[in-house]
Amino acid sequence: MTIHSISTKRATRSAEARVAAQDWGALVGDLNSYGCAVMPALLSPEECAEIAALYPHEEHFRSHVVMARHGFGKGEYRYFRYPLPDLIGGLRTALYPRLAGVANDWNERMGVAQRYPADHATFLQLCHENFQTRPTPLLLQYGPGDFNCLHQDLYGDLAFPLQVAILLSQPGEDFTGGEFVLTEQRPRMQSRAEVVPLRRGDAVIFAVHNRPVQGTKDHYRVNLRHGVSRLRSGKRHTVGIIFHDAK
Ligand SMILES: O=C(O)CCC(=O)C(=O)O
Ligand SMILES: [Fe+2]
Repeated sequence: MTIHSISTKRATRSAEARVAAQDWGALVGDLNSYGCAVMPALLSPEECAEIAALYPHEEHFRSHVVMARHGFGKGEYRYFRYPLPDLIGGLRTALYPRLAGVANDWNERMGVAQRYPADHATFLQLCHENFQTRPTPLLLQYGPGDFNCLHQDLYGDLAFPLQVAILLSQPGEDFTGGEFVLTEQRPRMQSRAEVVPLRRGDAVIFAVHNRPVQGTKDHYRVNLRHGVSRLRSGKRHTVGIIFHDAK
């Protein structure tokens, strides 16, 4: 078998097919109940290793952020350049239509006027008209003692309300600690924390900033932040897929 036919065969498990194979009823249920949901085994261990191995190769990236320099935490990340690696670009395109339905439903329940088009290309056009033209998908790298402070990935006025992070390293083998965490600030109430258990290749879908919660009378709006707890040992890589582009 030639190298070409191997990669063609691998490409047949397309982003579209692996997104379609997820249990969307359960995912949407979890997003509505908790503001996050896990897609198990979205990437194979080999694919995780291949993406993590891109990190030192600067030609794939438009910028490099050392988190400690900005007070964002400790660790580093790089934003991909366009064109994105096939698998990451493919997942961004394939995931978007599933999530746009949730996003539009959330906005309706929160009384927010913005509606999102059904396909990602049309949404990116809106971003570009709004002068948000720079790609936001990123590759993150953490070592011992590193962490990612609670934050929201907003890069301009136009923001798609859901995003995805894929864990590329194996907890307990490649690293310890380094849990993905979410906090949810409820109006006039104490905050709720959620730790999302992930294995290598799993992806978490989560709310970028706001989501509706069903109250006793109507819906109220909660404010979410996400981050990563301190790595106790080892090395951890993740890829983040944000659907809006940046100013
Ligand atoms: O490393 C992580 O799990 C979180 C990365 C992150 O903040 C993101 O993808 O937006
Ligand atoms: Fe983030």
